[in-house]
Amino acid sequence: MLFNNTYREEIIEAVFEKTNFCFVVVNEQGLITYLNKNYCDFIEVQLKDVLGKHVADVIENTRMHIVAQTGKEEIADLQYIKGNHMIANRIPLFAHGKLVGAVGTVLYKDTEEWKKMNSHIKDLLMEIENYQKKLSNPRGASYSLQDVVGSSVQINEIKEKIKKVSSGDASILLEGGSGTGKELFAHSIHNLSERSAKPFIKVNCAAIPMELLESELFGYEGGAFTGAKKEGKLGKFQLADGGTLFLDEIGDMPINAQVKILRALQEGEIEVIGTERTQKIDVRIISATNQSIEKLIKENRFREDLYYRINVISIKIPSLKERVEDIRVTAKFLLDKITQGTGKRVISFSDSVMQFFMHYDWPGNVRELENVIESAVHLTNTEIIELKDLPDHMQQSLYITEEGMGLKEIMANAEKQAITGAISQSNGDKISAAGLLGISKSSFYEKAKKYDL
Ligand SMILES: Nc1ncnc2c1ncn2[C@@H]1O[C@H](COP(=O)(O)OP(=O)(O)OP(=O)(O)O)[C@@H](O)[C@H]1O
Repeated sequence: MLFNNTYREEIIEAVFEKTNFCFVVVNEQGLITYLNKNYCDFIEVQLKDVLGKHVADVIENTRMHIVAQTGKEEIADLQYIKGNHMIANRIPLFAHGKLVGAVGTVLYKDTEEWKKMNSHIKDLLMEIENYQKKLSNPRGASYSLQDVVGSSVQINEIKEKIKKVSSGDASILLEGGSGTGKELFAHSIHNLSERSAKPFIKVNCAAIPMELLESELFGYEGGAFTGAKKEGKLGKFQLADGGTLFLDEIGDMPINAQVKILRALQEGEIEVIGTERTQKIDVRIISATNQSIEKLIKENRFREDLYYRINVISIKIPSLKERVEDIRVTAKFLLDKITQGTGKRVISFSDSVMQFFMHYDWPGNVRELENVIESAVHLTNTEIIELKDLPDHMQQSLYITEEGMGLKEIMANAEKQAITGAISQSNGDKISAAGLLGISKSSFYEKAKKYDL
């Protein structure tokens, strides 16, 4: 016995209710038998509403029910609750040698102090990730062909082509819609080439103001123009010397800069702004575009001679919609990548979400898929991403794309969405939500229970 019997009650009361900790106790079935006031306040529930409920229905990302089954304690596990990383301990409860449940604590609740510490941890994690990237590739091309997910015929053909053309200095033009992976492929080409130990420098031609583009590309001597740095500045061509220059969104390159780039490619030399001098430069050019350059040529917005220079080898990247067979594996890959970054435990997608993914148009391609999954990971309260976790703008497309599901399932999904929508419109007031839907209170409660809402 650790303390005097006389104060047992008081000590238990002080530890469970007066400290800053959150406590939860579950029985062997994972049903909540106790939740202290701190925890109730933190997750915004009333004790009377959650007693006897399954812990996974009440606490985000909990594993209490698992510990109550396995009997294996879990100490200092990072648990993501209410947008924060918490440190959770889960200890199995034995009585007379029999496993009867588990006790859990969350070491920090959402105090200002923890918020600061939490954001500090996030910053540190990001910093570590940055250093790791730099260490694995000091020159800036962090992806290689192994990072390209997909085994469709189109992706395999691109991978094969890249293996063939990476070595050598031929200019490559990557054409494809936004978010299809053009930059990823550009990195892969550089990493497979003899230039891999040299710099990979990216220029986003659409993001640099026209008047700065030339000095960004070719650099300038000190005092070359008003506002120029005293010591001058190296241009991207010089920075990429010996390596690869990636000209992203090349269709947005102004005509006067196009003339100079053409000269740099033809002569292998550049003219630094503010000097008469030329400088020898050895760079391989990879360009990317999501516009049709041929159309830009017809509109006199792109020089035909430059087009032939940059388009010695052309690689067309298909949209995600054109390679539906890659969607499942890409979604799973992205989910793992995102959960590793957030620390939140989300393991897969419901069948209807996967069905939806297969039928959706994906105008923003893999980047859009990545953003949708990231937002769903933040919104979901369970380990499985459900239709309701997808962003609002997608909810409208759901009905059209659910072919392949039985009518019953489609109707159930529609009903669940309508109820979720009504609850959120009425700010959680279930009686007015029932009113909005034009159904009785009891029928509303019955349906809400059916869908676990
Ligand atoms: N096949 C793929 N496998 C894995 N990840 C991919 C794939 N294609 C794209 N991605 C990921 O999708 C995101 C967008 O890709 P990327 O930036 O390369 O596209 P992009 O075509 O260059 O886009 P934009 O034209 O808008 O610049 C990145 O996070 C990238 O890693």
